[in-house]
Amino acid sequence: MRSNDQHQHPPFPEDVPTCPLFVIDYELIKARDEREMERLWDAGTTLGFWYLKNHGVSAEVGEMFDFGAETVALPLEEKLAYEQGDQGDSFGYKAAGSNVVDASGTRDITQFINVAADDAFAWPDQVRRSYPSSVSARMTSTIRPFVEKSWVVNDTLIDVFNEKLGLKPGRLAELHTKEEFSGSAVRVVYNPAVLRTEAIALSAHTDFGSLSFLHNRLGGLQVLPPGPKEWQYVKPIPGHAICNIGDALVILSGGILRSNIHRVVAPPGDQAAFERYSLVYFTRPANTVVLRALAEDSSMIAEAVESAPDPKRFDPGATALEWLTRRVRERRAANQKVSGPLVLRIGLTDLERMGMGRG
Ligand SMILES: O=C(O)CCC(=O)C(=O)O
Ligand SMILES: [Fe+2]
Repeated sequence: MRSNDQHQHPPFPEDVPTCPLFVIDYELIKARDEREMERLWDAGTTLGFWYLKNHGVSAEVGEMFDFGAETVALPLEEKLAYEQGDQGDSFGYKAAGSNVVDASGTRDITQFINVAADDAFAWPDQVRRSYPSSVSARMTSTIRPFVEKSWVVNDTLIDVFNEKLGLKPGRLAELHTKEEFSGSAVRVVYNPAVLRTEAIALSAHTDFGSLSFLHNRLGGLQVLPPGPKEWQYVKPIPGHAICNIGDALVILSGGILRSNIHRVVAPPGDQAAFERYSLVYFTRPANTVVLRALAEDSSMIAEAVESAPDPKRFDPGATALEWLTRRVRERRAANQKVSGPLVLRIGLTDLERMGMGRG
């Protein structure tokens, strides 16, 4: 069954564990409302996930879902010609079965298409890579407008964190400059409607970059809140994006900002009968940015690093590009070691250590 028309699927069930999130009003953030900025800070430093309303991108989001369906409908042969491959490239098409979802090596059934923000801006030049025909067909009308607006939304939110972290104006913006290539990208994720409720579509992870701007119509996204709690669904709310912080901002802020573990399972209840699309815009630091806590730029960050039990987490010795490449590469099934137990890393933590390796 098709799910691309948001009015054609059953409602999110009321009887599943659901995580309440702050609802942040983007209009108030743009107006620099003190109370709203404080609420955004609370969201970013506690769970690291929040809803964003009044973001002004809804029309483009609808078009992007159509673009996702058009891409999935292309002949497999065409899609495979643009596969990301096993070297850690994050742009292009990802075929079903090319990633593992658990420590037993189970293959995923998720497809996605990632388009580099750099390519959207440079179009019709292809500065990072080439794409299937659905991308060329939609770049000017759909993808570039979505990327441009999403870029501004995420930058505006990152700017609030910049101020609250005691950084000089524009410090985080400098690290996310358009002047240099980055891993920033838009992704449409697709899952067919064949999942058992407990099946994993996207395994437990934290996002690799700085800030993700996510649009869901069907349930299936779950977060594991801090503490020994169970996985909780994030309920999609029409017109509300879901924003979450990624590892790069955790490292740069010395752990003051949080990237929370999440995963995608089958949509709950009657929604499970539907195929699921989701859409994310990932803001990531420029490729050459060295990921290290900005302790010299902020006494708050310096103190956070000093009092952290494991300060080395905030100096992983990698640039943003190296970090992204490594994280993408280690998910690919082809790169799993054939002997010994698999350890699926979840960014700054790892799956086995959390006792979820065979979950
Ligand atoms: O599909 C979703 O709801 C979440 C996708 C996600 O977490 C990701 O692509 O990093
Ligand atoms: Fe994610």
